[in-house]
Amino acid sequence: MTAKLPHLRVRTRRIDDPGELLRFTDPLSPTVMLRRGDGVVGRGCVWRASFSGPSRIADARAVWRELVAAAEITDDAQVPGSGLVAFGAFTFSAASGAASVLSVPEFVVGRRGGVAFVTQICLLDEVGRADLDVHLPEVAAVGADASIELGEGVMTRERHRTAVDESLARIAAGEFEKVVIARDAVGQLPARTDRRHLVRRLAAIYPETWTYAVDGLVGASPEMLVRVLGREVAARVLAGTLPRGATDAADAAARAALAASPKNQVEHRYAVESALRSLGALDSHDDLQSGLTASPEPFLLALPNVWHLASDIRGTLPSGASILDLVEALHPTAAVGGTPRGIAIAAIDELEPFDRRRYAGPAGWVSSAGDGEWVIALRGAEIDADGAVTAFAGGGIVASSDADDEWAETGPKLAPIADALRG
Ligand SMILES: C=C(O[C@H]1C=CC=C(C(=O)O)[C@@H]1O)C(=O)O
Repeated sequence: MTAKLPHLRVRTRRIDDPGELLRFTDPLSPTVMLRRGDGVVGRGCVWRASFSGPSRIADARAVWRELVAAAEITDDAQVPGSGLVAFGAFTFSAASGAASVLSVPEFVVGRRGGVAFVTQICLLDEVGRADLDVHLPEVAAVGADASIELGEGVMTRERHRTAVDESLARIAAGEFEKVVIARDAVGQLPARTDRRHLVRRLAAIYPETWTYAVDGLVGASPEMLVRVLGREVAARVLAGTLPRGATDAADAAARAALAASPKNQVEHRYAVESALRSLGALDSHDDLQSGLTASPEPFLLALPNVWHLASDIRGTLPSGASILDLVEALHPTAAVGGTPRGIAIAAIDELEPFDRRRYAGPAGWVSSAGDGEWVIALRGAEIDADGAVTAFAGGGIVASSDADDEWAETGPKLAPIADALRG
């Protein structure tokens, strides 16, 4: 593998605040991980690799380690996201026909804690001995916006009902305790649409979420699979949902109903337990397990479309581990897979009539310093180069679930991407 990997020259320098970061990314293929205006965006591509199968995350981790070891890095900013950075998106299923990717942009523009920076990356062979004159990428002119509607995908309401009922039968038979069943919605965006419009709308309407765009996968995820800043590990687990109410009274009632719902509390507990188990298993003797804490009770997270039960997990990165070790250990949590994990994933592959591709998989960035932020790719869509859109939304099925309620829950979960596509 080493022979084929390039030697990269990387230069990061601090810059005056450049304003909206999104402007600097590619209009047709934006690369973005932003929350409340801070984060990183990429432009161009100096290196890209794709991975597949059960070892896709482990393979990416091994390649990344080699790429970093061979790179020459000068980082004058020293904040999360500076230095060498790769963006990535991994498929939900090991059996997916879609590519899991890791790519290094030519430029990364970022802002964190009031410090703004630009990183320029090139192949060492191409620059020779000359020093890089690090500059901001040009802002591409604003391109066409579009307004499209999403329509029914292959998972029709009837097929969804059948899949949920079959899941309930298998839960009753003791095959598994929880499984997440999703549905798809499809549309067609004009190929030349400037996709920054879409990302901007997602960020404006859902400021509490992480707006992501990696290799055509775009959305606004409220769920942080795992973040490592320095040696601090953080994750936000969500599971348990009710749509927001139309009036203040209805909304307060929805909030109270979610907090008191045994069905949603059970669904949430499976997700938290699976995350704690995965992180704990990674560390047999080090400091992660001893320092691992989760919210004692889930809290109520308000998004414009839904209420969620949420728990935050905190820990310390075990020595020798990288964020991609944590991503591999955690994916998929029971918030998007089920319990027990292996049986639930097999059931998803069998009961859903589509390939989830990167929906519900990890999407994010990793830096040479070991920092990174990986969300679960929810509330979004795969948008192909020709503009074909496939959006997905799912819900956790436990013994007390109801097929009509589960279908109703997918509507508000599709709303972020559906509304952003409507313009
Ligand atoms: C699977 C999705 O959401 C997950 C995250 C939060 C709440 C969920 C739920 O209540 O079912 C899901 O576990 C989705 O948005 O497609």
